[in-house]
Amino acid sequence: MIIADQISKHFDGVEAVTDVSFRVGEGETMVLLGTSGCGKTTTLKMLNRLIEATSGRIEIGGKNITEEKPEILRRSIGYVSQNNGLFPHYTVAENIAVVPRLLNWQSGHIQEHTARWLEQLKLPAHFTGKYPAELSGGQQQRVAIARALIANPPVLLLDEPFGALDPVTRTSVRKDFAELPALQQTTIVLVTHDVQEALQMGDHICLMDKGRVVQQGTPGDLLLRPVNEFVHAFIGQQVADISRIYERIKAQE
Ligand SMILES: Nc1ncnc2c1ncn2[C@@H]1O[C@H](COP(=O)(O)OP(=O)(O)OP(=O)(O)O)[C@@H](O)[C@H]1O
Repeated sequence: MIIADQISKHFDGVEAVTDVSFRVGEGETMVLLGTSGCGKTTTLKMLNRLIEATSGRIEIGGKNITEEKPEILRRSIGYVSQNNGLFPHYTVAENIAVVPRLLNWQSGHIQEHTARWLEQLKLPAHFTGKYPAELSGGQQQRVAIARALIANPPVLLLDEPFGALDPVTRTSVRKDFAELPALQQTTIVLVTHDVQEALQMGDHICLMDKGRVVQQGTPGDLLLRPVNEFVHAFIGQQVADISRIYERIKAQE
């Protein structure tokens, strides 16, 4: 369980995040949704203390996160950053082994788990010796997901993990990700600006604007019971655009 209680972050006078509160239950996926610059990444990074909150309280697994050293906290929180965050001078195997090494796993154990994760994420076994630059964007993203999940963290933070991919690759990486058996017990916070992704993947969605949560609830709440015109427009726009295009093409055929 993750509890964020009135968390705020101010950068030299810029109010990036103001009084954001939410709860993510065990095994649930919570989506932080909103336009560019609304404070999603800042909110996410406060959860693993890559950014320290200016005020408010965050609990993960019943513990106040400020009571733990950031580097220890991060061992139990998988994280996939916006640009995948792979180390360019590490091979795929070395990238995936970062957290297992910190946890002092034996090398045979690391190799066994790496092979299993490559298979689950549909990557060829011989990729272990390749460097990130030798992989496509979609393959790099799969490696970043394997790296975040190999030590079986109870919590996973994902910052636009599929954002840089073309629509076809995005759909396939997202589908393979969603079907991973290990995710059933993982508590996930996912950042996206894509309404369809939020509606598909979120048990719970926080729609943000200018650093604040405008509405939070289930996909059905936001889609069918928007609290104001902003929510209605943000959620409804993409759905309406697709319907309009569909109707136009149908009329032309
Ligand atoms: N280190 C920083 N110093 C100053 N301002 C910052 C810093 N990091 C973020 N901000 C500001 O805080 C606000 C929120 O940024 P944030 O990256 O959280 O938004 P976002 O919703 O994740 O956007 P995107 O989808 O473009 O990544 C922005 O106005 C941004 O310019």
